[in-house]
Amino acid sequence: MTAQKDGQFVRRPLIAGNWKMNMDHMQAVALVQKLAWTLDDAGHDYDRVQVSVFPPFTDLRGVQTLVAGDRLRIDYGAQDLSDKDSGAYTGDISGRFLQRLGCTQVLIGHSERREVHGESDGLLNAKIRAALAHELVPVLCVGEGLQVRNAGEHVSHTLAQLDGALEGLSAEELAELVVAYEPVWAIGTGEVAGPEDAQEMASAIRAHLAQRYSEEFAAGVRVLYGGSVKSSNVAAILRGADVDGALVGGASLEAEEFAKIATFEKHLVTE
Ligand SMILES: O=C(CO)COP(=O)(O)O
Repeated sequence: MTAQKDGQFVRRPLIAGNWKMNMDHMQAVALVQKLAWTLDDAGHDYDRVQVSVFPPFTDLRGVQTLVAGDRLRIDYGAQDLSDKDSGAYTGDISGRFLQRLGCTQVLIGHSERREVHGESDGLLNAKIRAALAHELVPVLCVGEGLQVRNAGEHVSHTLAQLDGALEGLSAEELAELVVAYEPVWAIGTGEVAGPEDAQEMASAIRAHLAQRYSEEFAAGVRVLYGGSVKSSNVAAILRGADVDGALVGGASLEAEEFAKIATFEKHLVTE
C-alpha cells in the first residue's frame, strides 16, 4: 500500500482525472456535480485523498463557477499551458489565465502532447517554469513507448525525460512537484503495467530525485501511475509503497467509476 505511518499516508495520495478532449462545457458541469455528490455520498475524506480533474480549457470557467459556488473540495487544472505569459501566440493559453480561473495544478508533457505536438524536454522545462511562476503545481508526465520497454530501457528513458524537464530547477522551486509515470503502451489500450512495474518505476524516479536533490526532497514528491487505471485495478496499483496515486483517462469520464477509484481504500480486498 502506498506508504503510510500510524494510519496516515506519508504523502497525500492524488487521484487525478485527465479528461483529454472529451466533455463540452455543459457536460463538464454535470460530470463534476455528479462526481461531488457521489464522493459526498461515499463520505470521501478529501484531506486524506486529494481528487483533481483536468478538463479541456473551454470547460474551466464553468467548473470554476460550480466549484466556487457549491464550495466543492474537488481541485482542478488544465491539460497544458503555454511557456509564455502573454502576447502574439495564437491559440495558446497562459498560466496566468489558468491561475485566474482557480486552477491549482497543470499537466505538463503528457505523452499525447509530446507525440502529437512534438513537445521537447526543453519546452517542457519552460512550461514547468511558467507553471511555477503562476503558482500552479506541475504534474509532469513521463513514460516510455513499447519499443523502449521491449528493449529494457524504460527506466533510463524515463529518468532522462525527468532530467530534461527539470534541468536547472531547484528543490525549493519544485517543492510541490508531482510526477506521473504513464507508460505509453498502457494508455487507452486496456494494457496495464503490473503493480510491480508501477512500483519499480516510481521507486526509480524517487531514488533519482534523491540523488539529484536530496532524500528529503524526494520523500515529499508524489509519484502517480497512469495507463488504463480502473476501479478494478487501482487498489493493486496503489499497493506499491512509492505509488502515490493515479492519473486516470477514460475511467475519469464516468462519475461513479472515478469516485470508486478515488475511494480506493473502501474497496481494498484484504488478502
Ligand atoms: O493518459 C492517461 C491519463 O493521462 C491514461 O489514459 P487511460 O486511463 O484512458 O489509459
